Amino acid sequence: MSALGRSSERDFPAQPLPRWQRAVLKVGSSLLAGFGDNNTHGGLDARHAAGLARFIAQCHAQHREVLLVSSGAVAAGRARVASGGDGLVLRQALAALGQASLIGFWQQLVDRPVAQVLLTHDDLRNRRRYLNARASLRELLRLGTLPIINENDTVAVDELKLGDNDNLAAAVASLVDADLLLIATDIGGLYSAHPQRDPSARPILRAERVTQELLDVAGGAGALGTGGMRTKLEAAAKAATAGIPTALFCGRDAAVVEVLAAGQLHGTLVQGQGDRLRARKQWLRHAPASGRVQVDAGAAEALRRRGASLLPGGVIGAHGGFRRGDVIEVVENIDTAPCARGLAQYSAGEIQRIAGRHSSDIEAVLGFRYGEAVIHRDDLVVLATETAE
Ligand SMILES: Nc1ncnc2c1ncn2[C@@H]1O[C@H](COP(=O)(O)OP(=O)(O)O)[C@@H](O)[C@H]1O
Ligand SMILES: N[C@@H](CCC(=O)OP(=O)(O)O)C(=O)O
Repeated sequence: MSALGRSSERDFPAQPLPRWQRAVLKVGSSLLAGFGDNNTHGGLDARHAAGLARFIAQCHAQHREVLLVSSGAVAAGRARVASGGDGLVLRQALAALGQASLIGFWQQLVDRPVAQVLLTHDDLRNRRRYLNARASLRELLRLGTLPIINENDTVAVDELKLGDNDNLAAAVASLVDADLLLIATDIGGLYSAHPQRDPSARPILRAERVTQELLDVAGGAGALGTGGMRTKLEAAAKAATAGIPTALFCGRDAAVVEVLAAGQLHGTLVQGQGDRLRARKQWLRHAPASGRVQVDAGAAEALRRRGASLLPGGVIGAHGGFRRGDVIEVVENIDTAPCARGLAQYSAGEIQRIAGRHSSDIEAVLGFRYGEAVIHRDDLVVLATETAE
């Protein structure tokens, strides 16, 4: 039974989770903030987080990738100075005070190194910062770490006032091309009315899309959270437009969390619209190109046959003054039709300098490195054969 006297398992019978390989898991303050008894360490309580950490470990054992968006910094900060106030500046200071405890808290629960990533919505609007965040997060996954993302509350004035980690989690899901957004909260899922106020509220198991009608039934936050069900639905709507489905479930219910890794959801599933990868590849196919890279036959073959990333070793040269993040064409001969298109991870000038070199030399040559590829395979569409995509 949940704290609200409703049973998530009974209200939300199991349904299959969509197949996924990379997911963003959002954990709200309502699951982490101390519950006013002796189990609290630095304002955070592991009783629900431990089950979620086990779920993450199960996912890793299944060779799946998870990124965690965790709230709880303000709650942890509050415990350190025992302040009951609630102004914006105080919350920003509390977030700074509590963020280190929040990361330390998760590190004690998970079996691999955790990495702290603080983002603002501004970072995701600025194309260069967006690409940097994306490259860092991918690299953190490649290194086998658990990235833990939170909003950079101390500098995000508007974001802390208006924003919430639900929307941030949707933005991160789309940033890293996740194929599932999981939102763990303190209630079984979406109900047809505010469940604490209306005893006739019915569980909503599935939504094909987030309609205005659904947004209208989703109310505000509980005692500890920010935004309530409304921001969760807004987040689901954002994820859906990127083709990513969202699962809302009760992270307080051990039985619900236990079966999640086996692909069973007791909660609300909001479907993604269309095929995420296809939409992205379709865009790459037609977006105006800012330049070209010429590659050798081996690289062209690797792109075509293996759907590989384009590494600098196979690049012969770069043409056109394109910048990092621009769409470029990949050609084998400078006068022939392109064999692929994709997003450049490096500018034309930078590619010219690393062309023909091994990826491990990038840092020595440029003095920095955005990743091992000139075009990452997720950002690449092969034009000659459909099968390699
Ligand atoms: N229609 C609804 N269905 C379910 N929960 C709702 C609904 N409307 C409002 N809520 C509230 O949303 C809360 C979850 O959001 P929130 O308090 O922000 O938690 P979190 O910290 O997990 O983000 C629930 O506990 C419930 O009080
Ligand atoms: N960034 C803030 C949390 C903001 C937020 O959205 O909270 P919640 O609704 O509990 O996910 C913190 O770490 O306390």
